[in-house]
Amino acid sequence: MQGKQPLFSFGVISDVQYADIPDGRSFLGVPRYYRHSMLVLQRAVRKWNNPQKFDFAVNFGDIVDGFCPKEDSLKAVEKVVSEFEKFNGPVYHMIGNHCLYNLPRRNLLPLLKIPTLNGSAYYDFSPTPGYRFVVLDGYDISAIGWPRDHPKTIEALKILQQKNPNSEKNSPAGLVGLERRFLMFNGAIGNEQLKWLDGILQDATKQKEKVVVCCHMPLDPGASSKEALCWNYDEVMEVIHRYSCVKVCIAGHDHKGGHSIDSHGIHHHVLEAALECPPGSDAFGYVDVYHDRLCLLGTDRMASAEMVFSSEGDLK
Ligand SMILES: Nc1ccn([C@@H]2O[C@H](COP(=O)(O)O)[C@@H](O)[C@H]2O)c(=O)n1
Ligand SMILES: O=P(O)(O)OC[C@H](O)CO
Repeated sequence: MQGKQPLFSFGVISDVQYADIPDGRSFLGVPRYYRHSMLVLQRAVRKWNNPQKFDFAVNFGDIVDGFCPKEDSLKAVEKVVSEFEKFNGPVYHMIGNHCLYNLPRRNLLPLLKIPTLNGSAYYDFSPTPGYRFVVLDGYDISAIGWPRDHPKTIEALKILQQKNPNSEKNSPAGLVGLERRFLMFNGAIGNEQLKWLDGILQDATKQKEKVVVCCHMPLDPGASSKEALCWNYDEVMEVIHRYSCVKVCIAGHDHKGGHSIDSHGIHHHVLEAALECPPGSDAFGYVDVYHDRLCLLGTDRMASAEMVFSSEGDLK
């Protein structure tokens, strides 16, 4: 799109998972650089501040790692938030599983300035006429983050009990195909949020807006490992597919990144994790938005992608 000005541009980063602890590895042995991820975030903010004008930034969740000692969680979350606040514009956050390992929702949401009703963390915003962003709360039904006796914890534990026979509910051992997503580090979007999403998409369709859906967990098996998918990605996509206003879904969580185009022509893009950048390397980017495409320009380990779509937004 050389020579053509984008309508607007925004910064993206995911899975910073900062902690002031030595480097480690994921369960499957992938190196994780808990301290260096802060430097990745700092370089991201520096880039977003200079020289091009970025209208806002989106953090796709998991700001502090679950291995952060609990007595340091608040300080670590505040440290990461204060780095984001060095960006000269609004930052839209969403919650990930690691955020919830560190702080309960009631403490986390105000720190991240996430609008909330009864502890929920879904919201929408329109950065410019003609475009709407929907931020989903993928841990709405989850065994992490709500009080132990909360109906949503109980509902999540019931799902895990039915779907995952392992005593370690984060283990996919023995689960086949897409059933491998029923792990404790994932969650689902509850009925109330699904109704809200339907209402937002109905309204966006009336307003002829194009919609970008953001969620910590991926929503399409083509873009993600089965183990990283939202439990009820299929129900969420059934709502989204009632309309033609959603053009792109962006996620984090599956640290290696991914991309797909689903049966309705919607792009699904998964961002590579800042946490897994060896010292000196980076994973952040920015998106230039046009009337018919989103162009993601990734730095270093973050892949770039051009997501072209039809530009009508009528009800199907
Ligand atoms: N194949 C796997 C993957 C993970 N687990 C459990 O999940 C926890 C988190 O995994 P990370 O990828 O974030 O390290 C891990 O500590 C294991 O308990 C598993 O059991 N099997
Ligand atoms: O959120 P984490 O760090 O436990 O990682 C989740 C995995 O990437 C999902 O496959």
